[in-house]
Amino acid sequence: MSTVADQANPVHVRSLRKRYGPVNAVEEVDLDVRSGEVFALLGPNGAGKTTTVEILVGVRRRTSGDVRVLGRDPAEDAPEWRARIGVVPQTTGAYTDLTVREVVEHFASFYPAPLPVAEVIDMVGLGKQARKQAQTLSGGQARRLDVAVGVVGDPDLIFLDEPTTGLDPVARREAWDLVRYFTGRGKTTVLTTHYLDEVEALAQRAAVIVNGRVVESGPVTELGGRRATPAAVSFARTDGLRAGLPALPDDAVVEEAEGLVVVRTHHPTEAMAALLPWAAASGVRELPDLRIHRPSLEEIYLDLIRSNQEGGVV
Ligand SMILES: Nc1ncnc2c1ncn2[C@@H]1O[C@H](COP(=O)(O)OP(=O)(O)OP(=O)(O)O)[C@@H](O)[C@H]1O
Repeated sequence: MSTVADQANPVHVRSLRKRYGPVNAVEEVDLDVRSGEVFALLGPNGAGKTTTVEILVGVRRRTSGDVRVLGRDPAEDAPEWRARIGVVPQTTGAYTDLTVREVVEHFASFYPAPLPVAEVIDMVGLGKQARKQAQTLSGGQARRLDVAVGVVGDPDLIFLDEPTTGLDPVARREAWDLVRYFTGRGKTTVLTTHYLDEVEALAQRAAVIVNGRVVESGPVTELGGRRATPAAVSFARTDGLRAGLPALPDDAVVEEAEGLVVVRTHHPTEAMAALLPWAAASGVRELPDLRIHRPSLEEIYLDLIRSNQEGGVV
């Protein structure tokens, strides 16, 4: 059920479906992207992310469902609505013999209040290439130009479809800074990506799409029951350690196999506070292979995909 507050969100989607002939690319997608956040769309190849984004930005028609983007139905494609939306599509633009500066100036001219062209070119790290013909840029540089073109209109809502694919690590960080720059100006970002470090660095909330359906959505810190998953404190048994274990937190579950002790608990600090004096009292100054492990977003994500995709390829 959607509330009035949900409908006021920059992106509001209910029961979205898209068929390409016999292919159900999008089966059932509900989304709410809140104002000012970075919202990540995750999912394996072919899950339906790009199709969803294309419908949200008005370049593809949906089969059915309720879609509101900045309060309008994207299918109307109203010019004043389009001017408030920035898009960096998945595929790099085919640029002609114009220079980088000319390309960005050209796109800036479509918008009522664009950002200063030179600033945008600098922000995406193409300052040195501003006079270069766009078609001679490297793949990563062309991707930066895509980002410049997508943001030069100073949009309220930005859709970035795999914006950092093909970028070197430095350029990726620069792209992240650009997203943060827009977030700092109160703008909203929808980010499609396969990089989970990018999600952790930038996004507040995310949805995971598998086979055209949202299988999980919510705060990035809570995806897949992440917050509810216990930490694992582990170490290798070594000579000298007293038999048994000290008193551990009430919720602790202990597994011991092949000399490795694993204590699963929501209170790893308490567990450590018990284990360290116990080891010291045994005369063991270093517990071998001592680790505290919390599941990473990547582990959570892979579990989610596996449990929702029988026999599929991640
Ligand atoms: N124009 C089209 N005609 C027919 N089928 C299509 C078309 N575009 C996409 N599809 C199919 O729809 C499904 C969803 O594709 P989509 O590109 O939306 O996935 P995606 O999640 O963006 O994947 P990726 O992560 O690889 O970009 C796939 O099965 C794809 O083959």
